[in-house]
Order: sequence, then C-alpha cells, then structure tokens
Amino acid sequence: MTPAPHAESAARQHPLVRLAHVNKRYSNGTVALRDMSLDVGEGEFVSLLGPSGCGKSTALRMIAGLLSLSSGEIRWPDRDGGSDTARQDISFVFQEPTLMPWTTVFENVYLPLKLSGVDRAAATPAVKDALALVGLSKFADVYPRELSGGMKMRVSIARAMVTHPKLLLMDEPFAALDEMTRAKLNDDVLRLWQERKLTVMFVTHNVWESVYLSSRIVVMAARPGRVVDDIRIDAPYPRTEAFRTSPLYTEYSVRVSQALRSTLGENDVDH
Ligand SMILES: Nc1ncnc2c1ncn2[C@@H]1O[C@H](COP(=O)(O)OP(=O)(O)OP(=O)(O)O)[C@@H](O)[C@H]1O
Repeated sequence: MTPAPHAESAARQHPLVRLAHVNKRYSNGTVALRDMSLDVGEGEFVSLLGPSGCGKSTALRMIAGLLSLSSGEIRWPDRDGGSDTARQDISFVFQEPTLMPWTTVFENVYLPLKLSGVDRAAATPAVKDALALVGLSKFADVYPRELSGGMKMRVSIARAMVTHPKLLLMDEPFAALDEMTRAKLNDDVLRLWQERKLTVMFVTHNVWESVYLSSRIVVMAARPGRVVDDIRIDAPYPRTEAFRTSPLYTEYSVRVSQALRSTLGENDVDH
C-alpha cells in the first residue's frame, strides 16, 4: 500500500475552503451551528460526523451556497481572491438520488450541463465519461424506475461528476442503502476521489463508514451544533477489506466513538 496520493496537502497551508467563526441560527431560533471554524485542504477526504441535529447538513449547505450564514465567513483562499465564484467547482450529492423519473439516465446526468447551456451533442462525451466512471455505461437509455437503489445513487454521483467538480459535497449519500451496496459505493467514492484528485466533504453519522473513508474526521455535537474534535486518520490508501479488518481500523473506530461519547449520550451514537 502507498500513502494517500493527495491527502497529504496540508489543510492549514493550502485550504481549499475556510470556515471562520460560522454561526447559523434559523428563523425559529434554533442555533444549528455555533462558531464553526474549519480549513479543508485540497485533496482531503473530510467526514463531518455527528448525531442527528448537530448541523452537518447545515454546514454543507452553507459551503455549497444553498444557505446563508448568520455570521462568520466562508472563504475560498486560493481562488478568485476568495470570492464566492469558486462555488461553480462544487457538486452536491444528497441522500435521496433525486432523479427525474420521466426521463432516461442519460438525460438525468446531462442536466447540470444542460442548465449551463451546453448542447446535447457537445455534452455527450462528458455524460458518457461520467456514466463509465460509475459503471453504468450500458444503462444510458433506461429510466430510473428500472434501477436498484444503489444504481440510482450511482446515477446521482455521475450527475455530480459530469461538471468535473473540485469539491464534492455528499450529505449522507448511502444512509438508505443496504450494507453490501453501501460498502461497494464507499469503495467507488474512494476510487473517484483518488482518480479525479477530488476534495470530498462527506456527512455521515456512521463511525465505521467515516473511519474507512476519511483522511480526517471532524466530530460534531448537537444542541448547539459545534465541532468537538478533529481526528486525522493516518492509514494508507487504497483502503480495502484488509483495512476494514485491521487492528488500526478498530483502533481508530474506538477513538472516534469515544470522541462522540465524550460529549453525547450513548443513544446518540450510531454504529
Ligand atoms: N430550515 C430549518 N429551520 C429550522 N430549524 C432547522 C432547519 N433546518 C435544520 N434545522 C435544525 O437545525 C439543527 C441542525 O440541523 P441539520 O439538519 O443541519 O443537522 P444534521 O446534523 O445534518 O442532522 P441529520 O443527521 O438529522 O440530517 C437541527 O436542530 C434542525 O432541527
């Protein structure tokens, strides 16, 4: 095994995105995030891990520009003088695949390019490439209803990848899938991350999944949502079944579980 090919770039030296003292209070008074500061370096695989209600989705949506901040700052230091325009390099994968049921897999993956005005002929190579990336080349002409849950999620990932993002934001993408499918998709996401030299921010409440995937785990607590720990997972990539059954994996999983338990009730922790 070799060290992570690109996770080594130090977040603190070359942050892709920087959250500084970010607060979010919804209009009903809920404090979803309190004073969140976080640098995410180019090439990192960062999981936001925490129980329901700790502000993971809120943080991701603010980074994507889908939600306003109450106070604080989100900056993109290396690009465009740190302005918001860098957000065009971002793709978002939600827990639900959110596919258009009335049209084909091809059309679903084509959608982001269509919305940016790229015509079908010009977009076709990119769409085919994205489908090949997730192993769905043969399914371009089928409709979502003909696909399993895992395949629908692959289409959703292909749709996210078709624009060649630098930052992939994933909000509990595999939570609704069975364990086998989830494990397979975990491997696929790691492969994409390595091949495409992506930066990934991955929301999960699953300790085992976060340790398997991440170069770094940001542990969060609820009421109010806040960061309580930041743990580097210093295990080489590619990660395989051998890692899942290794003492190092168990060691990190115990450590991460403890980080959650140090601030939360046992019932909040989902293995
Ligand atoms: N639109 C909203 N209006 C009011 N409160 C909200 C809104 N969206 C989220 N919240 C609240 O903000 C807090 C953080 O929610 P958020 O969805 O970010 O947490 P999460 O960690 O992603 O949770 P989950 O794992 O359940 O998705 C929760 O208390 C939630 O109820």
